[in-house]
Amino acid sequence: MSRIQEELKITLQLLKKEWKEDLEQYRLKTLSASIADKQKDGICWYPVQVVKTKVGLGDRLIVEIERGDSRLSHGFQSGKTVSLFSNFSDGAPLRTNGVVNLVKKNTMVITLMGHEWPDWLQDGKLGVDLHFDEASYREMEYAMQQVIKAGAGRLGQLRDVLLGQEAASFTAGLPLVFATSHLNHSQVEAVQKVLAAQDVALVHGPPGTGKTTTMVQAINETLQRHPQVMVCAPSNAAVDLLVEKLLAKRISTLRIGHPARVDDQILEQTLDAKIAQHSSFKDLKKLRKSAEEYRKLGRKYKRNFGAAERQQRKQLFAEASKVKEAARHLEDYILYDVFQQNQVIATTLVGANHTALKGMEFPVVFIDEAAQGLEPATWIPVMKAKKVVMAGDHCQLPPTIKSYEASKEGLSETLFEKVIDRQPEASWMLKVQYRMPELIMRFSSEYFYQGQLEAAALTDAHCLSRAEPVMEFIDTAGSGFGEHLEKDSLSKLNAEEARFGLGLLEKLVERIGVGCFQEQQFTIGVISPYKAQVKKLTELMEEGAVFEGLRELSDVVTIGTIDGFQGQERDVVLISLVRSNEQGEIGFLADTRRMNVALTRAKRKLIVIGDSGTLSSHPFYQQFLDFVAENGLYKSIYEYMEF
Ligand SMILES: Nc1ncnc2c1ncn2[C@@H]1O[C@H](COP(=O)(O)OP(=O)(O)OP(=O)(O)O)[C@@H](O)[C@H]1O
Repeated sequence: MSRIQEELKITLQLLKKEWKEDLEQYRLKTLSASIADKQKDGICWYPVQVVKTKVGLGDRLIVEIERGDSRLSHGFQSGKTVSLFSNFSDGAPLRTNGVVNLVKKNTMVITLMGHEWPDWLQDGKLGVDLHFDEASYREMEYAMQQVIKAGAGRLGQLRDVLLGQEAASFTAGLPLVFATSHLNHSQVEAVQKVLAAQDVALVHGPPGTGKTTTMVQAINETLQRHPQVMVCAPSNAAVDLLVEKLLAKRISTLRIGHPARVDDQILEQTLDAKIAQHSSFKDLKKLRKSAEEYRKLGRKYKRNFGAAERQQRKQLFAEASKVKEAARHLEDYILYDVFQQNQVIATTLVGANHTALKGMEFPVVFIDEAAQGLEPATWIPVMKAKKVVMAGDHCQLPPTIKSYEASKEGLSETLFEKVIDRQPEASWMLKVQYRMPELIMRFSSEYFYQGQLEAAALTDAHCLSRAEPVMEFIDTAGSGFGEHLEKDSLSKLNAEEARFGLGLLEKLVERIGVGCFQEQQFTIGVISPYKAQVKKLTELMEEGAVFEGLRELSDVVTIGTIDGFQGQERDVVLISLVRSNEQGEIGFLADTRRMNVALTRAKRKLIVIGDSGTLSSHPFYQQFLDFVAENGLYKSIYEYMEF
């Protein structure tokens, strides 16, 4: 076994450690816990009532439930796997699994996994549990095993190149690129690098340098040479963002993934939607219905019946099987046709092994935000690739790892980082950023990129109005705004800071004018490291009688975690840092890469709210505070006390 195979075996062991830890944490919360305990832990809603049921895209069954007590906080989020259960009958609860589409304060919309409504749905005593999702771990484990044992085939060759055992090869001479007038010179060179690579190319793009823009162009160019490619990213949000950009370029894209995990804007691109829109779908539905009718007729015969009835029943069942078989063939044809009609197949890393993709190979697999993907997850799409192109930035958010040990022993190192280190000639760094004015960029550039980032000239004009400062830090020290621990989720929140932040935005909207925001299509992002704070901000926006101006703009206001904002940008960004305590504890704010993401999302105005007394205990934040003071960006909360 080669050195790199040994290395991969260690990575597989670390993955198993992470799996175990994740499962253990889940078990700790659920094992032998009563429903009341699980409710307190935020992993169960009980009792719930069915408010609405409907059949959605791809004939998926969708149920909306409502809970009575909306005071308890919880960890349900769209995209999570859940189990809907009924305690109506004696014995173990009856269960069916589903995926959460949407959660509001006391309602939740769930798409069920099965294709038949559970008979017990109307029986009452219903509840919903958060489920441990082992499928992703299984996919990662399988991929690692395949990569370890790969022989002389393409996977084995790619493994050896990606992990630095073999040299990466490139075609001689610079490939011709078309229609790149909107790219700068360095971005064009990155596209050329991608096209010239035989095995792997890597685009390292600090924030706003057009890494995604360059990837989209590289995909476009590749599609002049190949009919179809695969495009992946670690998170659903990042895949959706890419799909939006591909669609804007009129590149036909098929989004593989559960519709409940896909953004509404691109639901039309999902496999479910494309199957439903296919010209033969009506015939497929008719065939399925007729098979079901034959089966129902056959089932009507009771136990005691004679030979003639037996014969008839046999015939009905045989007919049902025949029609079902025809439906299966038609389904295969529709699937084949849908795949043929799309130039790009887009999915998350883990989704790359979706059953609909079985046996498929792609001349090029593109992976965006690759620095956020666990190594075992990144190998999943690589198994389907002849060549791999990755884009990312290891100074932004790393993959989330629950096991401290696994992380320390090496699982935190991504495949992206390994390729940057081991195949430096395959990577290309972009240095000119187009998102934000130089002032917003400066701290991130100096701290994370040795001052190498440049702001494109056009960013000088990025502001809301000439009078409006592009960056502000508002110090809440001394205000008495204190952080709280949300007991159930163990997440932190700072309600006064949330209220103050929204009030500040409300004033900003008043100053600039709702009309101006609408006319210029300015967007607003309100972000925080903590989920509990995001929930608080959302509640305040939805429920309060205040913040009218903001509510008028609610279509363009997004509230989310910093992690969920990676890769995105807004005209105005407000960061609520939450932490405010005497001990100077800053928790996971200490992962400065999260702050690098947060500080680099704004195009025209960035407002950071935090408590300097708490933050200054960490050298990174001390440097940030020095930066804001030196550049005249510091304001104390006392200047706003009329709020
Ligand atoms: N050559 C260019 N000319 C003008 N604008 C550009 C150019 N390249 C990118 N942009 C713009 O810069 C902004 C950032 O681009 P993009 O989102 O592709 O950056 P990114 O590197 O992926 O950012 P992040 O690291 O934050 O995900 C976008 O608004 C994009 O349209």
